[in-house]
Amino acid sequence: MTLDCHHYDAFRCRSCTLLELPRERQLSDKEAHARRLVDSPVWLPTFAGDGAGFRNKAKMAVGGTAGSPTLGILDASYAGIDLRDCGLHSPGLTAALDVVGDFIARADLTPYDVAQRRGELKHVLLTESPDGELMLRLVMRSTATEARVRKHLPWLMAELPALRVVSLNVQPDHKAVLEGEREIVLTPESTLPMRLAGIELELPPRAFFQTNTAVAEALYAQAREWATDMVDRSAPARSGTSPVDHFRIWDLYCGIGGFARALAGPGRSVTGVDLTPGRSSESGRSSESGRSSESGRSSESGRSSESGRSSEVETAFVAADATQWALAQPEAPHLVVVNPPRRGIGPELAEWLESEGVQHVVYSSCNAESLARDLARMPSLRPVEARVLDMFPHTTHYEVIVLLSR
Ligand SMILES: C[S@@+](CC[C@H](N)C(=O)[O-])C[C@H]1O[C@@H](n2cnc3c(N)ncnc32)[C@H](O)[C@@H]1O
Repeated sequence: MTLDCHHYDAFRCRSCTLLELPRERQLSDKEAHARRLVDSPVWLPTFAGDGAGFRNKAKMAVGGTAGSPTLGILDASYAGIDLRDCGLHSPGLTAALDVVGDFIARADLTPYDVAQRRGELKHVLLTESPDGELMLRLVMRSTATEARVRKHLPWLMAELPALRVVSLNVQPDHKAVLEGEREIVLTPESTLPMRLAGIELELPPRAFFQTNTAVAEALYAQAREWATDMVDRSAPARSGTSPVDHFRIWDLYCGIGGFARALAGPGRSVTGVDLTPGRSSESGRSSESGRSSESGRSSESGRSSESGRSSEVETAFVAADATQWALAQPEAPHLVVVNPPRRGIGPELAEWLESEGVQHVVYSSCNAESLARDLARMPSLRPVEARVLDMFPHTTHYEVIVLLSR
C-alpha cells in the first residue's frame, strides 16, 4: 500500500523518493540491499511498522509572514511551502502544528527570510512522546523576540495542554543548519519523558531520539533478546570467576540511553557513552535522568532478587568520544553495542574491537554501506543474525541491526 500525498502529486514536496513504490516492494528492496552488503547466515523477518503517521518529530522550516506563516520546507527561491498535514507525522504532531502556527501569528514572530537575511524564526521542531506529551523548540536567529515568546507562552500552554517543554534555540549563522548550540528552556520542565515498551527515557531538547517510536521499540527489544540469550549462556562459565559476577555491556553512541536501559538487568553492568551531554539548558529544572553531565559520569545501581548470580543492576553514563573512551579502558566487556551516526564507527574502534577479544558486538546502523566497511575491519567477529527495520518508510533509508560473535 502506498501513502496518498497531495503535496507529492503537486510536486510541492518530493522528499519521500519511494512514494510511488508499493510498501512491500520498498521493504524487499531494502532487505536485498542489506543482504548484498552484510553476509549474515540468518536474516530475521524485516520489521515494517506503519507506513503513515509514524514520525514522532516534525522538523519544519518556517516561511511566509508572521501573520500567515508556512511550516514545512522552502522551495528553490526560499519561499515557504506549508506541509502541516504531512502524512508521515503522528496525528498529535499534525494537530499541534496548527496551534503553533496560530502562536507564531499571535506572538508576531517574523519568519527568517533566507534571501533577504532578515527575520527571526527559522525552524519549528516539535516532538511527541509515546504518551502524547509535546516538546516545542523554536529555532531563532537571535534572542530579540524572547520576551514576546514568553509573554504569549501562557496562551500556548492553555491551547496545547500536552505541551511539557518549550525552548528557544539560537542559531545566529546564515547557513543551512537546523539548530544552534544555545538552548533557552522556557518551561519548568526541561526534558520530555519517553516511555517505551519496558523502558523509560528522558529526552532533553538537543539530544538525539530515533524518529520512529515503534521501530525504536523493536530495535531495543531485538538487542535485549540477543543480550538475554548471551547472559543465560555465559552464566555457568562466569560463575565463581569473580566475587561480583557481572556481565559487562557497553552502549557506545548511546544518545539518551535506549539500548543501555533495554539491556540493563540483574547481574549485568551497563555503561553508556555519548559525545553530546544529555542536558544543555540554560534554565529550567535540572532533573537527574541517568544521562551523563558535562563533568563526566553519572551512575545508578539497584538490587533485585534473582538467585544463582549477582543481583546488582548497574547503569552508568559517560560523556566522551566513544573511540577514545573505549581505547582507554583497562578491560574489554562481554558485549559492546554500537549505534553510530551515518559515518559508522570508523577504523580505530573497529580495529580495537577486532584485536581486544570482545566476544559479542551488536551493531545497529542507519547506513549499511558504512556498516559493511566497519565489518570488513573486524573479520573475527562474524554475523550471526541480522534484521532490517524500516525506520524511514518511503525513502531508501533503513536501520539494520546485526549480532556479531567471535
Ligand atoms: C544514531 S544516534 C544513536 C543514539 C542512541 N543509540 C539511540 O538509540 O537513541 C548516534 C549518537 O552518536 C552520538 N555521537 C556522535 N559522535 C560521537 C562520538 N564521536 N562519540 C560518542 N558519541 C557520538 C550522537 O550524539 C548521537 O547521540
